[in-house]
Amino acid sequence: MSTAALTHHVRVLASAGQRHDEILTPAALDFIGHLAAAFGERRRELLKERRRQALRLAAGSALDFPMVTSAVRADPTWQVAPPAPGLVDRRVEITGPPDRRMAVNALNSGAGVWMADFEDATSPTWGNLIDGQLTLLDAIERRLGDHERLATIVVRPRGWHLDEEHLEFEGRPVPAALVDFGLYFFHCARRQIDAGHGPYFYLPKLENRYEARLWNDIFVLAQELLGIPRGTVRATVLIETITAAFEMEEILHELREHSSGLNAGRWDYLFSLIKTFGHRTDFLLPDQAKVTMTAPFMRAYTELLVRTCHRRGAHAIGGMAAQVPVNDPDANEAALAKVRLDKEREAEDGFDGSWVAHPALVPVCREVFDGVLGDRPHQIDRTRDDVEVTAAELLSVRRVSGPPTAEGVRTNVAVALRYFAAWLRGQGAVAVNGLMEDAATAEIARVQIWQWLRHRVVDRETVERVLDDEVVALGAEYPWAPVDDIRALFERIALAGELPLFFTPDAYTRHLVRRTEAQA
Ligand SMILES: CC(=O)SCCNC(=O)CCNC(=O)[C@H](O)C(C)(C)COP(=O)(O)OP(=O)(O)OC[C@H]1O[C@@H](n2cnc3c(N)ncnc32)[C@H](O)[C@@H]1OP(=O)(O)O
Ligand SMILES: O=CC(=O)O
Ligand SMILES: [Mg+2]
Repeated sequence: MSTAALTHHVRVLASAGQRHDEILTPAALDFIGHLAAAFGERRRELLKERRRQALRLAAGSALDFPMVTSAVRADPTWQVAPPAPGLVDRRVEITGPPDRRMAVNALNSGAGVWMADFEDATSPTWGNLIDGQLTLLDAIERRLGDHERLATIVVRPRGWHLDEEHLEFEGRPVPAALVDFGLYFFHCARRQIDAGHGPYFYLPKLENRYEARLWNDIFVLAQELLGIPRGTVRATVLIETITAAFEMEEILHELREHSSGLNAGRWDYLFSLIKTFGHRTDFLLPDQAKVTMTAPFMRAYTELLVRTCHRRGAHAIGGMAAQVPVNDPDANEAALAKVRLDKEREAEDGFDGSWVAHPALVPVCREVFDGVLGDRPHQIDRTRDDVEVTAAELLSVRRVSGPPTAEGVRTNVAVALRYFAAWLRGQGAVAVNGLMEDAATAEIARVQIWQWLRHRVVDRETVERVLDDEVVALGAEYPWAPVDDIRALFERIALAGELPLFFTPDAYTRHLVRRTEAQA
């Protein structure tokens, strides 16, 4: 795109940081403007549809595999695009924010893929976002220093629910997903192709096939605008909402010329399930620690995911075990054993690879998948025809339901507060008591409190008392933390009568946005 053709003016409402001009070029901003002009209205409509669907389900509407797309599911002939270069063998994928130091560590970790995350693991301060784009550019240009760039880079933009308040197009904030996708695509798509890979993405928090169609149309236009052959993009969709679990085939079908499979985003999935059905007593869940991947409804979800992917020639990628390394040798061994068990179950179920949250977990994941895959790059040929999953099985929460313990209440409050403290400070993933916490796990913590209060299995006085204690503990542990803001945030998103859909838009707008006058 030549500068002479710039027609879509995007205003930058943030102070210029070091090297930001390399990312926020007039042509890159015009590209984002193009995407916002073409897709902004559709995205707004889809967000309204999310709300309508939430209301329908809250009013008792049944959730089932859609009738209107039964022909897509029944048609055995269609397949997704073949695996792209760098995405054939995905047995170990490491995830993390696109922070420079972590990028170097991830790229050198021995994992085949690095998922550079602008979603669950990133606190979306303006600095983090643009520095993250610079990190990606420098990684591809081999300017990060000490790294050999062994892992394939796959970028996860933010979800559809978020706006980017520092960029404005036609008087509105630009959808955050278009910013993260668009800047990376503009600067790095061609470079990635020249380096033998391509512009690859993970797509978070989709709720239905229409959102997948929107992404596919974005890819088509983006490729066209930059003269990149159609079908070069690859996208792996996270199945991490309960409604998307009923449209796995349709999501693959919509994206089929750009699809690189599905991932079982277990943490957001659990969050979505509670959020969607939190008002129903038969969906009352016990302490989060008791809801494991072997719960029947979670197994139904992962089994269906593997079957769906393999039937369509797509990779099925496993999710994140919560444990990260700790200093105590015995506890560390126990944590590694839990991660191993989790990966063994996934590999045996047919997953083609899985996620790890820390470089020290790469060897265990590799060893487990090596044991099942051997020299084969994946096991897509294991079609899992033995699997049949019904709507009732996906929703069979009742079989693990039960009230929380006092410890469960305290843990959720403590985790949420600690995570919010980190997030408000610009860190989107933290280890708390040896477990990885990010936006998805923090969402679980706060919706559980909301659900337990709603069903009166915990009373408000108890939660308030725990909150008092934990706020004091937080202040003692992190003297820098704005404890009043953190408490107020917790109260708004966990104790309100009506459950806010996500905590991030609220916290972002109140605490992370630093708008300035538009730059010339
Ligand atoms: C639900 C989901 O969406 S899961 C996916 C999203 N979540 C994530 O991606 C979380 C990724 N993991 C992380 O961010 C981190 O591992 C944390 C925050 C949980 C723990 O990080 P730390 O407290 O720094 O761990 P620790 O001190 O053990 O780190 C040791 C080294 O490994 C590096 N490291 C840790 N995790 C990662 C990672 N995921 N990628 C790259 N490097 C990493 C650290 O940067 C540090 O490097 P250094 O010695 O060069 O400074
Ligand atoms: O993004 C992954 C998840 O588990 O949530
Ligand atoms: Mg997630």
